[in-house]
Amino acid sequence: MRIIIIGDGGHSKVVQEMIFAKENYHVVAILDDKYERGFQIEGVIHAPVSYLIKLLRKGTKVVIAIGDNKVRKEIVEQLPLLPKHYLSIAHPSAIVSKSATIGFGSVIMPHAIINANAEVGMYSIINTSAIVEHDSTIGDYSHVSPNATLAGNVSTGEGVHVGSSATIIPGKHLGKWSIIGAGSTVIEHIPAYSKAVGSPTRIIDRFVNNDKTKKEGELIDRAKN
Ligand SMILES: CC(=O)SCCNC(=O)CCNC(=O)[C@H](O)C(C)(C)COP(=O)(O)OP(=O)(O)OC[C@H]1O[C@@H](n2cnc3c(N)ncnc32)[C@H](O)[C@@H]1OP(=O)(O)O
Repeated sequence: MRIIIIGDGGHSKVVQEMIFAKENYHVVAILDDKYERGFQIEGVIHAPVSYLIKLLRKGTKVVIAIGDNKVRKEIVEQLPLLPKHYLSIAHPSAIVSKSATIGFGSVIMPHAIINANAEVGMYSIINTSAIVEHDSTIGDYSHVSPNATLAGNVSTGEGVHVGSSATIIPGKHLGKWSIIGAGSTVIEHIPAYSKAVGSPTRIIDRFVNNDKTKKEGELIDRAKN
């Protein structure tokens, strides 16, 4: 299968190793706007993202290997592709239950566990050794960082970032675009567009689409799920 990887930073290095290790996957290009022009390294084209259109062929799959949820979403919205054109991939060491579902464009990194009946949306990252327990639902464009644990029946809105080694107790909801600090313990629902840290968590910031503002009252209204 022809694969085009978008993004050539830290997260992409891990995704690239996953894809290069697959026998039937052939990486034709790694696109990133840090490249001003196209060139080849060992037969793989490195070029700006604008090269995508001319490199697409029938059956080519695209993976956006960028850790930042907002940037991933911006790129998906700019590209003229359907969800089915995006690759979903799980590292061979990951455990994905047969009853779990993984959306188009999502990557499941080494040693992650997606347990029974869990649902991972589209364009999300379940990072190294993260655990998404049974019946949990992960929204599109989310990122569950290394070693984080979502216990059973946890749900997240779109664009949620769960920091490394954070723990979410069963049944809690993380509102869209919320950010959970590394090592935090979530024992209550987290409002949308908020940043929560600590064990148990406290809210330290609220924002709209990552744009900080001091109008707290207005934000709290808008932040309702
Ligand atoms: C493979 C990979 O690398 S995947 C990437 C994984 N990335 C992560 O896990 C990063 C998660 N990010 C964090 O934990 C960050 O600290 C954030 C996003 C929660 C907060 O970042 P910032 O907004 O810059 O907060 P800032 O550093 O200014 O701290 C604000 C307050 O929160 C506290 N705080 C920040 N992070 C945490 C945390 N994880 N746990 C507890 N308290 C925290 C600070 O001590 C500070 O407290 P104070 O106001 O009482 O002094």
